[in-house]
Amino acid sequence: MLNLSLMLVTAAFSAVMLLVLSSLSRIGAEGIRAWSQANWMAVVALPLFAARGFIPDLLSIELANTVYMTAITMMLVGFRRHLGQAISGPALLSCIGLALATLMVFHYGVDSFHLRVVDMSLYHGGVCLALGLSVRGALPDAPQRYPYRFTAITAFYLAFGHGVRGLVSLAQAADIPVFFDVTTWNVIFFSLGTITMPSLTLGAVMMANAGIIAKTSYAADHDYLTGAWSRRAFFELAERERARTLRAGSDLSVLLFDVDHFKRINDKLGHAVGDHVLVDIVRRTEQLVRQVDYCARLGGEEFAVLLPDSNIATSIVVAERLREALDRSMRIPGSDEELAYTVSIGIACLEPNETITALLRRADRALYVAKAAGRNKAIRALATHEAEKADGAAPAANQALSADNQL
Ligand SMILES: Nc1nc2c(ncn2[C@@H]2O[C@H](COP(=O)(O)OP(=O)(O)OP(=O)(O)O)[C@@H](O)[C@H]2O)c(=O)[nH]1
Repeated sequence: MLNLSLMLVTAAFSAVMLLVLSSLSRIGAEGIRAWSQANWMAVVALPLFAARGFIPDLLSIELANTVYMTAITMMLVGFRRHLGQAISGPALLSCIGLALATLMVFHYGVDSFHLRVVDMSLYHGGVCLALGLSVRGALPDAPQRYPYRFTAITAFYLAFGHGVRGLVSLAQAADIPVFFDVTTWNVIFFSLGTITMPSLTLGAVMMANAGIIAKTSYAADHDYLTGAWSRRAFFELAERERARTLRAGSDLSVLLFDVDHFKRINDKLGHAVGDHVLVDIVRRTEQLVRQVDYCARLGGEEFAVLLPDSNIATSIVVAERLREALDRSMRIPGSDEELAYTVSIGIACLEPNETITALLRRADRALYVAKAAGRNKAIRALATHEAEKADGAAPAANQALSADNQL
């Protein structure tokens, strides 16, 4: 009676999981279809098991076990699809076929309930082990790691439980005395069997959610066209780096740069070629700067590179290297033609008590000077005290000071 209740409760659990999975399916995460099919199969199989004695054995033993084996296999298929891992349909079908043939031998040949349990425990334990190994082999970086760990550990526990269940059933089949009474074992093992699908589905839902969160936060933090950091992420990272710089008493610099005459490129060669230029800029910039530097697209054809632990002298060298690296022609995709473009760069190093907005404003002024000085130049921003002096001086002196900063 207890077993019957557990099975019906599990079928109800699977039905609830189906509702959760169907809400996720609209987002289109890989593997959801297979996970849903698995739970549908469990909903069908469990009442078949529960109807033992009321329906023919062929339905309550062979059919129920085949559907349940397919269900757990579909869970594995779902996880492997979700993780982009290969699946061999014929190999999985052969395993189900072999387990079913063995089941029939222990039903119509040697009629033994315990040996049938050994057979099914081996199958379910094997699938859980494969599932745990698949998930453990694809552990992502820290923020999304928990759902993967949860799923892998759950699968390993289930595999272990199925293994013990198989051994105990084997002992019972051989009439070796076991240390717990049969009813207790039965309750433990039935619980194990019935929590398998819901707990793995829970892991699947957690992993799918983690994937959705990772995708959404990537989209918020990165520019869709170039893959560079987005403007929003840049300001967040810059604030964090500023706080770290002030704490550590180190330096923080920024290079602000903009494509020269970009409108002409768009007008002459089309918007698509303009887009390729933007992608090319980010690719070359990321190749040139360190891993700890941040390359961001602030908007349109304006980019910034944040250089932690870099003083003005270092950032002038980096800016000049960047200007030179970008001043090389690129192949226009889909044609044999080459296209040359250049950038102008404004360089500024954080001053004590300066905000990120003020730092960028100084870099922007330097960029403006670089454009006015003929483009394809890297210009250092005036320090605040220099700018104040220049503001009070005659326009000619101001211009001369700017030209001095030209590289
Ligand atoms: N292809 C493409 N063009 C863009 C994108 N965002 C902005 N632009 C274009 O960038 C051009 C910017 O033009 P301007 O601000 O006049 O600057 P510019 O032609 O580069 O001139 P200078 O900066 O003075 O050298 C405009 O034609 C925009 O349409 C984009 O995502 N893709």
